Amino acid sequence: MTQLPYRAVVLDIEGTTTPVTFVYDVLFPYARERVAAFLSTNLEHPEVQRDLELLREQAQNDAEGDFPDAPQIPADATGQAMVEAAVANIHWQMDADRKTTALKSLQGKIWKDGYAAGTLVASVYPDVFTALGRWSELEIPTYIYSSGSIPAQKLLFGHTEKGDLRPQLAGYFDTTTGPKKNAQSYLDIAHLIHQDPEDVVFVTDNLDEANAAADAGMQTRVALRPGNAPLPDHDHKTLTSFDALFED
Ligand SMILES: CSCCC(=O)C(=O)COP(=O)(O)O
Ligand SMILES: [Mg+2]
Repeated sequence: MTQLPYRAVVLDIEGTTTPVTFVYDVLFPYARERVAAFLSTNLEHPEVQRDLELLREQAQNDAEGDFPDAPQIPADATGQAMVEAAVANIHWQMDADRKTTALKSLQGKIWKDGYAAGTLVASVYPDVFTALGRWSELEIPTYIYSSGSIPAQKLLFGHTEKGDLRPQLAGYFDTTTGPKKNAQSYLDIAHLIHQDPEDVVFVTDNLDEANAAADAGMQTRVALRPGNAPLPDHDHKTLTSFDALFED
């Protein structure tokens, strides 16, 4: 059996398993265009109410912190007033490409219908598809850690151009475990998957995330994919294809 220098794999999505163009040109516009109608239809749903409460808290924290202009959601807003306030905040967050738990949770709910109808079909790099199969054969568990909510991650990998890839994934983590730029999140993930951080390789396109994972003791690879933002000099190993993860 091939001996690889890691026992488990943790993968970022955007810019790593999946082209940034799919996220920015397909998923985000889909959610943006439909958020008002989605909220109007589902306003009273308990899960939507929970997201809106989270959104209101986020907006308050933003206004008291680094974003004094963050659109607010008045505590007494109901009906159409609530929808309009929430949409203004969501559009503002999307313009700033925020990765907040509240925004990501709502986006995931909006994408659900698109995947179900076949309007959304997720793009995953061919070498990712191949690697997932090889790791399954080698019994190396593979996890996702993305800012996208866990339900959104499951939708994406459940509806790819190559079919349902979820059977090849061992689990999912999002920002409810912790921010992706904090080393503690990677320590927590290692603990939750019963691995020493040194035995885990984390692959991402984001240098701050790679630094946080390395600070936690994980092995790292920085994905260089077409369309990814250029990076300053760094000490992480890089890859242009997941094939490299079988060559170490
Ligand atoms: C499955 S969620 C779609 C992508 C997304 O919303 C996002 O924010 C991606 O962030 P990542 O941490 O995967 O770079
Ligand atoms: Mg990414």
